[in-house]
Amino acid sequence: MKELSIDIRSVTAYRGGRRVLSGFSFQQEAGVHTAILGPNGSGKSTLLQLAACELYPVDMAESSLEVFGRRNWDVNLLRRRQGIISHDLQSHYLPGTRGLDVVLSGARASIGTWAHQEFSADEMSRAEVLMNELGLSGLRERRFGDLSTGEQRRFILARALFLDPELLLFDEPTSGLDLSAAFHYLKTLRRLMQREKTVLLVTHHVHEIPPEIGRVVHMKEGRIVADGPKETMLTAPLLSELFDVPLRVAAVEGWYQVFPGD
Ligand SMILES: Nc1ncnc2c1ncn2[C@@H]1O[C@H](COP(=O)(O)OP(=O)(O)OP(=O)(O)O)[C@@H](O)[C@H]1O
Repeated sequence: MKELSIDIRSVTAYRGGRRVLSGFSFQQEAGVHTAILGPNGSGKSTLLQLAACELYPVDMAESSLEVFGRRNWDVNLLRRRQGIISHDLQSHYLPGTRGLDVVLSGARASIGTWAHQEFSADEMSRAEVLMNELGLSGLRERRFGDLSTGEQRRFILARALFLDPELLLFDEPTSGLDLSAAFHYLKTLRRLMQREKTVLLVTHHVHEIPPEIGRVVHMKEGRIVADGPKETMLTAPLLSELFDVPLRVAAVEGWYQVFPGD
């Protein structure tokens, strides 16, 4: 087995006083692109928050949570190895934040930048390179609140890439994006996977699982109910059971789409 990027064993986790995960385990090997698929409320984002050390499980003798083989992380150091791209993070940026500052905030793993913060010439040029790569250079001075959802998402991705992490955590990557923005964004995601970044994405949409994703994990009511190679997981019987609705599935060149089954 390769190195484990994420190793969660027998954890119990609460959100807002509600127990969401109980005796929950999940491992991800470095280099294995993985999608966590499940209906609304199944606990996917909670799993991602645990993996990102944004949420801590209940301290119990049988439980453990290791990220890159370590239990305790200084988040500033962790963000050098792991980037997060989520709608939640996107919604935390103040509307007046400049696009460039969203990207630069990735240098300090912070949300936003402050007047007293200084960035080196290398950091400024890193921000420029990322904005250029993601087609954001023309938007560098724009207020975050005046950008489209797709443009904001790309700025959040640039922020996550700032420290060149090896693992990227995506929460519903294309939610809120129109077809053109979604396809453009998925193309970027594929490029990152081809460039040796490992991706862990959570979603309730099979159509945003790119061909490079090899492993699909089905999650329902806080539990993993199926886990295996994508082709064996994205079948009509298993997806119908996962979402409690009859479904048909079509696959085209590694992409999948579902349709009503009755
Ligand atoms: N702050 C909170 N307070 C109480 N319950 C919460 C809180 N956050 C999440 N939950 C509950 O935890 C459960 C799991 O939520 P989670 O966001 O992990 O699910 P999800 O699978 O990511 O859902 P979705 O696909 O809708 O984003 C849900 O039942 C949700 O209502």
